[in-house]
Amino acid sequence: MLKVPDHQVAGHQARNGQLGPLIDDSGRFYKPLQDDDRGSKEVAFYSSFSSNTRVPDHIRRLFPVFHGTQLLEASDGSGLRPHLVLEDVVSSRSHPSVMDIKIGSRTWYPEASEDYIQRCFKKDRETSSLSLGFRISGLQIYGNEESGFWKPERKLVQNLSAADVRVVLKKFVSSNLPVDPNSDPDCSFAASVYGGSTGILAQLLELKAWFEDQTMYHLNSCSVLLVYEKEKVLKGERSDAEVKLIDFAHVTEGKDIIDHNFLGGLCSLIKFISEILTSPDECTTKACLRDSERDKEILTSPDECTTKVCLQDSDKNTNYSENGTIEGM
Ligand SMILES: O=P(O)(O)O[C@@H]1[C@@H](OP(=O)(O)O)[C@H](OP(=O)(O)O)[C@H](O)[C@H](OP(=O)(O)O)[C@H]1OP(=O)(O)O
Ligand SMILES: Nc1ncnc2c1ncn2[C@@H]1O[C@H](COP(=O)(O)OP(=O)(O)O)[C@@H](O)[C@H]1O
Repeated sequence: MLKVPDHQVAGHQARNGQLGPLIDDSGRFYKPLQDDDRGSKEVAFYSSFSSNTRVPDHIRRLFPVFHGTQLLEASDGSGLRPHLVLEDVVSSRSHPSVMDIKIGSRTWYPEASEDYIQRCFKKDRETSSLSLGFRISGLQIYGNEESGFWKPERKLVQNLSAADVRVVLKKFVSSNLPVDPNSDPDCSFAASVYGGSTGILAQLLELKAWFEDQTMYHLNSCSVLLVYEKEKVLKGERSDAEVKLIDFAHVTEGKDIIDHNFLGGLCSLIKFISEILTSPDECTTKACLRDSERDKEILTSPDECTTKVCLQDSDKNTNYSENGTIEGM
């Protein structure tokens, strides 16, 4: 029985009669091929990658397992459509905290159409992509049974400044947010989720080492998905935090050239995460400075307060929706 994924945080969604991915109970994620060449490009990438003997095992495990394609009833009711059959990377978790981070200061690439390049260029400029080399595309953080998931609106997430991004990366590993929106993120899960020999930083560093070397693929507009289960961390079990690369609709051939765009963005993300691990207090200070700047903005031009982030971070006007999720940030 196919259903709409509960824990999808970005991308096209199979809700309200739209075309989007589906999952089943056996741990598979079915991503519909889009009509233009994006779908066939992604199939071509997965086919090449999964049979490429030059990819080391420790790198292969950072990608979802590929099980070929399958014709399925599309979620938009348009009939049978080929779908990529992938490992559902969150299926083994009941309350996964998930973050989708699109890597690269540019999501466009020279081989794309002029229209696509212009759209990407605009988004890259308007988000943190250009300034940081990556942008957060979507996220959800599990609080507790009462508060449920904190899943900020997509457009809100994409308007984050560099300072906001740092705060969100801290919130992702904090025990007191979103449960207690009045306190600064405590980063109490940072060591077990980001740190350690098997944590997220270690996995990102493995990926970086490979990208310093590999010239086979250029992963344009691709994301890293960060996933962990809070309950496991609370029990003090070994971190099950995972990094998975996803979205290969715009991969191009590497042609013996290093993927500088991906590598640069990855290094920037690594720096942010390393800083949270080594000096979490310093980040808080910067965030507080940012908050007071924003407070001034709200006081002087409340109607122009473009992001709810500032409201939540400073005035704690977080809205709890009926289903327990927190609206806004
Ligand atoms: O259609 P939109 O505006 O939701 O844009 C999609 C993007 O959403 P976002 O910019 O995050 O709002 C979406 O980004 P995310 O995966 O959500 O990060 C993709 O870039 C998607 O393009 P493609 O399927 O990778 O070719 C984008 O789809 P296309 O615009 O290329 O159809
Ligand atoms: N293999 C997977 N397993 C579980 N969730 C996934 C998987 N691939 C993607 N997702 C979820 O779907 C979202 C969108 O995926 P993506 O491949 O970027 O789609 P799109 O091409 O529509 O942007 C991701 O942010 C993530 O939440």
